[in-house]
Amino acid sequence: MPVHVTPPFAGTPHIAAGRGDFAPLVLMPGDPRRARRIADTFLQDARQVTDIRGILGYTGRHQGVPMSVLASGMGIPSVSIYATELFRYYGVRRIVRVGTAGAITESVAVRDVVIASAAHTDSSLSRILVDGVTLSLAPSYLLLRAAADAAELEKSSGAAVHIGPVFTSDHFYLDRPALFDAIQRRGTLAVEMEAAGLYAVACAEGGEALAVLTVSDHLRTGEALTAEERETDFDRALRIAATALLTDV
Ligand SMILES: O=P(O)(O)O[C@H]1O[C@H](CO)[C@@H](O)[C@H]1O
Ligand SMILES: O=c1cc[nH]c(=O)[nH]1
Repeated sequence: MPVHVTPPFAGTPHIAAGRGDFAPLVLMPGDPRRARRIADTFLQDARQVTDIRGILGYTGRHQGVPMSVLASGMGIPSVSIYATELFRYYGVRRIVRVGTAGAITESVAVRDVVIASAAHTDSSLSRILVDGVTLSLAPSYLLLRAAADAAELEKSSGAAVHIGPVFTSDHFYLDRPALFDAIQRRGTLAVEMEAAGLYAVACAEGGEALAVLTVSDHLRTGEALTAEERETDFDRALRIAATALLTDV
């Protein structure tokens, strides 16, 4: 009689980690160097768990609770792969994106934090998942509420924290001023490239997700953080994101 042997889990095509290498709570910046910096400065006892394609992932602890960080790369296709594999194969329960964004309205300044309560998108993603329906891509209410509470505690630290819709664009160099005017008039605060993909995957996989963004560029004033500041100036967003991840655990 043939003996059926289940091969040991050898990771996914994109993540080299074994089962149990990721904590259920994951911080997700776009940039792998920011992932390494979060592991070095924000997590305790962090160890690297994956590096395929230079997409770095680490697991350690924050406030005594196991927590991981994994870069998403840039854009919806990339974040969709990593978020799907974390939720589906690694038992991940919550992912909070800690990314950068460009402000599209004067009321939001560079270095402010934007918590994405919804993600409009020019990607076909919101239309292709359920036939005949344009999905509303939104975060976990529990994580959003926890982040909003955490944002209150950050008020004394200077730059403002805003909560509102963002625009997840498929094209970083999108040259359509009328489009940005129209979405600004409809209350959209900032543009970035992953939140809608993360929210769509979380909803499909039964996970919880949120995006907490640091404003790195201003599309109206032209002000911008340097490349180094983009890697380092996100402490408030990180504290808000981690507090949200830890809620009710
Ligand atoms: O800083 P991250 O998290 O990568 O986010 C923003 O920066 C990249 C573009 O420069 C896009 O990924 C965009 O969403
Ligand atoms: O302008 C910006 C800044 C960060 N991320 C974006 O997608 N756009």
